Amino acid sequence: MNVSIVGATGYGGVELIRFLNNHPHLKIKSLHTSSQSGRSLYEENAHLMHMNDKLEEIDPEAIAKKSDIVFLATPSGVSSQLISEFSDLNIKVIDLSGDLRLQTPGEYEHWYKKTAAPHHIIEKAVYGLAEWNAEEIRQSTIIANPGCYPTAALLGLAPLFTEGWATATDVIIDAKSGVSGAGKSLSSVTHYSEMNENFKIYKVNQHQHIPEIEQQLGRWSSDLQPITFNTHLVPMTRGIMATMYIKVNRQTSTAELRDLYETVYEGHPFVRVQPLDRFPSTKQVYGSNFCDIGVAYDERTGKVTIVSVIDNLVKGAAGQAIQNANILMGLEETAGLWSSPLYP
Ligand SMILES: NC(=O)C1=CN([C@@H]2O[C@H](COP(=O)(O)OP(=O)(O)OC[C@H]3O[C@@H](n4cnc5c(N)ncnc54)[C@H](OP(=O)(O)O)[C@@H]3O)[C@@H](O)[C@H]2O)C=CC1
Ligand SMILES: CC(=O)N[C@@H](CCC(=O)OP(=O)(O)O)C(=O)O
Repeated sequence: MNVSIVGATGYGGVELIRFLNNHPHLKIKSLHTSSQSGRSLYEENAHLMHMNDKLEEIDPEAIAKKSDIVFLATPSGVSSQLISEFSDLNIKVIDLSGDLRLQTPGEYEHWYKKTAAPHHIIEKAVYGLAEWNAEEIRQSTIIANPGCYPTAALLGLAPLFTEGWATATDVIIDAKSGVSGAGKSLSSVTHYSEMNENFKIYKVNQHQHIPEIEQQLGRWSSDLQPITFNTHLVPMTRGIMATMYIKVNRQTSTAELRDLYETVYEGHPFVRVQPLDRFPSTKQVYGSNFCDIGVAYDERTGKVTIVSVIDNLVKGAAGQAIQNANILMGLEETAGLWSSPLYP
């Protein structure tokens, strides 16, 4: 099966290339750029010098003729325009941006401050939270790949809501990310002298992933109230840690809680529930498609603490996109993704 990548020169794009180069069934057919067509991939990305691929312009009809799937690793606002051109063609689309994730009209424009994709396309798009929406993904042609923070948060919260241990009435998510989450372009927020020896909170109560997390929580819990979700930048390249605090509706213990998570995620090889009283760190998932989760019950407050870590570029972007492609094409979910994290 052939695949093409639009936005091949960006962080999400090169991470797709890294995994697809080792995929047993999906073959990279073409790589596309809006600004560098005709150049070799390695001119922009020296680490890919062993590949001779040339970057091509974005011609949706030509891409649909040669590939079964196109990955859009393009910025929000760009994907929504490209998707209109691909949606009438015989090709499946996996969009890594936030453009197709929000189903309620007006929400996207409110949070992203950009024009939304056409509504008939948004309606066709399935939210690609791979561990939870596989059935829908299998029947779809357009996948809205989840955001990096929502992936970490939702995988961590899901068992409590789907198993009726909590209602989404008082959800607090405190999240931290490495700077590659902001993409490859330079910015005054992420450049070295701003981030080195620094730790900052940003987009306080304004983050565009708030409605995305609420949308999925609303599918699991009928009592959804607005959530508290805040994000921090950490001076590291990759990784997200989401720490969450939820009141549960029963007296329990950490051991019982951990059993719940273990049972829910049985058969989902990319989610690794940590041993009792152990909490994950971002380095243990670095460069991999794993989401590692640790849980604890606080008897004093009746609240649960959940710690969920992912690599933002893998499980939070390219890895989950390939996992979704595997589901979509009826392949083994782990194909091309079953590699150990980089350590140390
Ligand atoms: N970084 C992360 O951790 C995550 C990113 N995402 C999302 O994935 C998408 C890609 O992110 P990321 O790779 O980090 O971003 P980058 O900024 O690193 O890369 C963006 C890519 O888009 C291309 N591009 C820019 N403008 C246009 C345009 N007008 N038309 C077509 N292509 C364009 C750029 O290349 P060129 O100029 O060569 O065309 C570049 O390859 C974004 O929507 C982002 O929000 C989602 C989850 C996590
Ligand atoms: C560290 C950092 O800046 N991260 C980005 C995540 C970008 C992303 O995934 O945004 P989409 O919803 O457009 O896909 C942010 O907080 O905006």
